[in-house]
Amino acid sequence: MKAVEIKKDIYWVGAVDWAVRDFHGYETPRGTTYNNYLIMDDEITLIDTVKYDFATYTLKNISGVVDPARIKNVIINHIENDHVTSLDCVMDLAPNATIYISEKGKKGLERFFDLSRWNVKTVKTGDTLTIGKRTLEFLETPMLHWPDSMVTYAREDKILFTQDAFGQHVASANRFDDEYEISNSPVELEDAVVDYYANILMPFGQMIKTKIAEIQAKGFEIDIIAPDHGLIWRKDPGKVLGMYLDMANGKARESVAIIYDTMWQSTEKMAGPIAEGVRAEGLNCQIIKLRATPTSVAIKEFWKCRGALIGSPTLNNILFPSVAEFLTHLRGLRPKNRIVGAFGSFGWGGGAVKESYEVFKQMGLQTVEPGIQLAYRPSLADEEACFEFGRTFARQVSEYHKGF
Ligand SMILES: Cc1cc2nc3c(=O)[nH]c(=O)nc-3n(C[C@H](O)[C@H](O)[C@H](O)COP(=O)(O)O)c2cc1C
Repeated sequence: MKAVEIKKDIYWVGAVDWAVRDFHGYETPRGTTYNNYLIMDDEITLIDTVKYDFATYTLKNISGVVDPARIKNVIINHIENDHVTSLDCVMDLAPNATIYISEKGKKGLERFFDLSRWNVKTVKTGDTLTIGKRTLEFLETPMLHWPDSMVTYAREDKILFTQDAFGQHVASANRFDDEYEISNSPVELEDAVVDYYANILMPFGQMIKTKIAEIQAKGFEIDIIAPDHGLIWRKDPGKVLGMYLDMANGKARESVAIIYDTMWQSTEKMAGPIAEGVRAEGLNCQIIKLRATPTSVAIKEFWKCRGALIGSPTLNNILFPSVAEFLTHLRGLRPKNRIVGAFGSFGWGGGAVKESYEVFKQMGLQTVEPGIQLAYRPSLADEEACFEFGRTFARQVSEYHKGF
């Protein structure tokens, strides 16, 4: 794609990665983009770079606007590999440019490149950089989602460059939210936001609230939110801010995700009547088999629902590996405001359901105990017990949901 002007003299110069499906272990069925931005002012300024194997794309896009040698400033909002690893290619062409980066960002950048050959200036919250007609202001956003992260505000243009925050993994010929909503759908875009939040930003809800409040307190007027992945928000940037605040405040559907795996289908045979019990209480639910579903999709569905039931057979006294992997992933994401329970089939001593509750406790989640487990195949009576378990769980979900 060619450079795209997002506001007068400000260009998207990034790359579209149509083919990526595994993004550091996270499934990206829609692909992604690496967005970076070029501001044409007295001092030509580049905000972020792209993943190393897309360096030629961004250099070509920049060259379509201006000779890269004329770049005076390079702002690095976030040092993750997909945004910084073509910095050396940019600096080869603009060796006298000055890099602006947070203190923590500089420390991290030293692990990627020999910085002694470049001009590097560290910036902190409230620092500004005047590049001609424009003044850029920096705001550190540590742990959103890396310690080095910061955002850059272009006051005159009312654009907030937010690195990974408010991004989505979507490859598209469209650059803007409104275009995508017409060519695809608003629902698809919202799903991509939830997917990204659930898998990347879930642990940082409190920080998100603090930083959005800080942005509001600073009185930043925002016409455009320009993230480093996916669509640029220009139709209604308030929408994605609102979605983030809602999720950080614990918004979820009053529904249940049943997430399980199975060796010989006994645990699977429990999931059906449990789901019927949930439905009997009027709650929606969906059943997700882990080895048939990418982990990131299972995480997203978990996050959308107020309640989740985790099903696992016992294998060698412990959780089935795919369930253990899912729970490990989930534990790292530090979910809050969700209620959970466990079920599963075993042969002799069991262990999987007990271990599920141990992990739930580590996560500090609200639980419905003791769950339900049974030996080998569920009998008709067991199926009835599963149905009742689903009903009881759904009632507890509804009760818990009232608190939000
Ligand atoms: C290799 C293997 C190891 C197992 N280890 C245990 C075990 O340690 N404790 C236990 O109670 N059951 C054990 N089981 C029995 C299963 O938990 C039991 O067959 C259960 O019904 C499987 O549920 P599923 O059909 O949902 O896979 C084991 C089964 C297999 C195949």
